[in-house]
Order: sequence, then structure tokens, then C-alpha cells
Amino acid sequence: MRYVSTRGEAPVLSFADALLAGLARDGGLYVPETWPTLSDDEIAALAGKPYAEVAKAVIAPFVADSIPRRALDLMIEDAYAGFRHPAVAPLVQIAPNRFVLELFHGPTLAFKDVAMQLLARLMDHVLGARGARATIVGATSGDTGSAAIEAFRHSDAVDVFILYPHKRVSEVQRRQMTTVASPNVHAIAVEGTFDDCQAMVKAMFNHHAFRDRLALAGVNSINWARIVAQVVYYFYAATALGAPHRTVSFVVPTGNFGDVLAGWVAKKMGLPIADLSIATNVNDILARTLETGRYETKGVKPSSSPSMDIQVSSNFERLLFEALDRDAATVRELMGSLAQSGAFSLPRAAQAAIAADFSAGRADEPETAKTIARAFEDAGYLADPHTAVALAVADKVEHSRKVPQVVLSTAHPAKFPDAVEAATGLRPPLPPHMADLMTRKEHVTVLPNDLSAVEAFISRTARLGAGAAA
Ligand SMILES: Cc1ncc(COP(=O)(O)O)c(C=O)c1O
Ligand SMILES: N[C@@H](CCOP(=O)(O)O)C(=O)O
Repeated sequence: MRYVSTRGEAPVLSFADALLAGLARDGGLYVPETWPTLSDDEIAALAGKPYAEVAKAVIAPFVADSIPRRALDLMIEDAYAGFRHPAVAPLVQIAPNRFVLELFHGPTLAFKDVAMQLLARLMDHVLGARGARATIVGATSGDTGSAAIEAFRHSDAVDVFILYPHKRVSEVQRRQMTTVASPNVHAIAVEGTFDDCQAMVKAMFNHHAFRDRLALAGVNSINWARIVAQVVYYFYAATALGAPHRTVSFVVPTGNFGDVLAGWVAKKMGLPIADLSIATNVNDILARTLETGRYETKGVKPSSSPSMDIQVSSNFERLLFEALDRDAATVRELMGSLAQSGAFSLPRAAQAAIAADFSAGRADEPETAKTIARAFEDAGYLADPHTAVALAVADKVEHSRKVPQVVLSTAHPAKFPDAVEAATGLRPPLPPHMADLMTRKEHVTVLPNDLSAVEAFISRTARLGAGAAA
């Protein structure tokens, strides 16, 4: 499988090179040259299989040129062996025709572990085979950062720098990033928003001298490997509910658009999905885009689901590329407009193509709190605020409700104990492996929202950059 950039001006790469590249050198995102498909028989054969077996079948076609099958299988088995639930991603029925897919049973209690645990193994494998090292830079609104730090903390081949928005993540999220004492891990609190952090990470990739000197690699969902690992749980859940003989819908709490895009990839590969619902909090740029055809950024409002406090959803570019029939020149034009004026208008055909696969809805703060309370009262289910946004939207999306609806639960309620306690009176405890999190020593560098200050810090601190000027 070869990978092409959504902006059409970067080299075509193998899986291994796309894995290490992160952002394409033209500023675009890598996507597979063609979409592999699974036949109905192949999909039916996944029903009832352990999570790792489903992962092997779904991921193999995307990596075949770069990773020997036996090595892939071992990495997948190892990645999911550490999850706290034997099903890895259990499906819990909470109402007739409604299921919650719990994706938070990995080490850092959020769905990011599902992809990150595998990504770290894949990167170590490729770097090891090349005798190479890398400097990972990542932006986080709370969960990607902790998942990446956990996954790479023992890796000798990488240094990890995670940028998060100062004072805009939950205390549990912050401490998960700042209390890891590994010498290769660096948490940076940026005085700005997640969008500022993400823009800085992309700017570092677009600063080619810096990128090459430090051998930058990315762990955000700009990295294709993150998406492909997330495609797996759509197959896992849908086949458990009768696919391919039965159609299902998914409702996905959405921020950077990686998770719901993975659902779209599953559909492209042959999984019968009736509807993919994009659930947003008050930062509803994606819901507005689907309604109006205009993608328009506004100021970010802090919410009780902070991981979704995002305006610039990186992976929307991948969908746009497909909706425009892979017209990279138009992608470049629209992304240029976004960079210059903070907005672009979708061509009508692209808007229609997107509307054929996706619906969207938003939940404001009172609705989110009410939904946490109602899920607990009606079903005895304790939902975190991100999951609650999706549960609230699940009621609103008509088309989606005609078939079994799977709501993705992306974080453990204990990651957001204040919001959960305020709605239910119950304070969810952290699991035993994190019981002392609140007393561990924190290590963090606070930096201004300024690219040169961040680049200078990374240059000084990274093993590949030591002593060099930014
Ligand atoms: C808990 C949680 N839910 C949902 C999301 C949204 O996922 P995505 O960015 O893939 O749209 C995020 C982060 O982005 C998250 O951390
Ligand atoms: N909510 C995310 C934001 C970054 O998303 P990613 O999927 O692109 O890494 C987070 O928790 O950091």
C-alpha cells in the first residue's frame, strides 16, 4: 500500500515512511492510494473473534508493504494484552437498540490508548529496523498527550514533547502528563488553546530545517497509523451486532475528526454503516459545517468535555479530499482560505457527498450534564462528559436511530470526576494503578504561545537537537 498527500505535492510514501513522516511535506495528510475492501464473508468471519484477531485482519492490508505479517501480529497481541477488560472494547447495551462501545479500558483511561499502544510498537519496530531515532511532537487537549507519554515512556528511540493548553485540561489529564518522570518525556503547557498547540505542531513540521534536524515524528491523528488502528473497533462492534447481515449506526463524540473518520474508512472497506453521527459540544464547527456548507472557525469556548474544545479539526481535510474526488488542488485552495481567513465554503457536490454518510448534532453544557444524570438514573450507566455529548446527540439524529445505534464512549468517567459528580452525586474513583496520581510530583514547562520559544525549548532539550539553535 502506498500513501499520497491530500495536497498532492509531497512524495508518495510506503506505510513505514508515512508512519514516521506525520504531516506530509506539503502540509497535507497522508491517505492510502486505494481503499482495501473486505468481502461480506471476510466481515462475517470476524464476528465473535477476539479484538486482536479483528485488528490483524483489518490492519494487515494497510501495512503489508512495510511490516512482516508475523511481526504485525505480535505487536497487535502485545498492544492489547495490557487492557483492563478482556474484551478490550466491550459493548454495553443501555436501552433497546442502543449500545455503548467502551473504548477507555487502556492504561490512560481514554480511547486514544487503542491506537497509541499499537502506534508506539509500530514506530519502535520501524526505527529499530533502521537504527534511527525520532523526536515526537504532539498537541493535546488532554487525552492524546497522556496516551502518547504512557506508550512511549520506555522507548529508547524517541524523545516525546507534548504541548497542551495551560489550565484547559482536567486535573487528572494534566497529572497523567506531568507526573511521568522518564527522561525522554517532556510536558509543555502552552499559554493558549488546543488549536494554538496544534497549529504550532503543524508549523514545526512545515519548518523543514527544524523537522529534518530533529527527525520529527507525529503521534496526533495527522499520523495515518492512528486512524487505521481506530478502524478496527467499528468492525468489532458492528460484527458483534450482526454485520454484514445487519446495518448499524455510530454516534461519535468528535473534536479532531480522527475517530469518526475511522468509521468512514470502515464503511469504505465494506462495513454496512447506515449513518455516522458527528457529536459536538458547544464548539460546534463540524455540526455547523454540515448544516450550512461553510467551515468557519469561531473562538473556542471551554466546556466540561475539554478534549473536544477544538475548532480546526485536522482530519476533516482527509474527508474533504475524498469528497472532492481527490482533487488536491481544490484541497490546497480551501486549506489556504482556512489559514488566511479562518473559513472556507464547501463546493456543493462535496457537501452532498459528506451528507450521504454523516449526520451531526450538538449538545450544550446543560444538556450534557442532564444526559450524564439521565444515563445514570435510567440505565445505571456512568458516562463521562464526552460520552454524554454523544448520548445526547444520539437522541436527535433520526436516520441513525432506525438501526442499532452504537455510541462511542471515549473516556472513563474518573478522568472527569467533577462533571460526573456534579450530575450524579457520585465521584468515580481512579482505578488502582492510578490511585496515587494526585500526590505524584509534577514536571512541566510553561511556555508562551510562541512558536520560536517552543522550537528553542525542543532544540535545547531533545537528544537529537542538543546544543543546536532553533
Ligand atoms: C475523550 C475524547 N472524546 C472525543 C474526542 C474526539 O475525538 P477526535 O479528535 O478523534 O474527533 C477526544 C479527542 O479528540 C477525546 O479525548
Ligand atoms: N482530543 C484530542 C485532540 C488531539 O487529537 P488527535 O486525535 O489528533 O491526537 C486529545 O485528547 O489530545
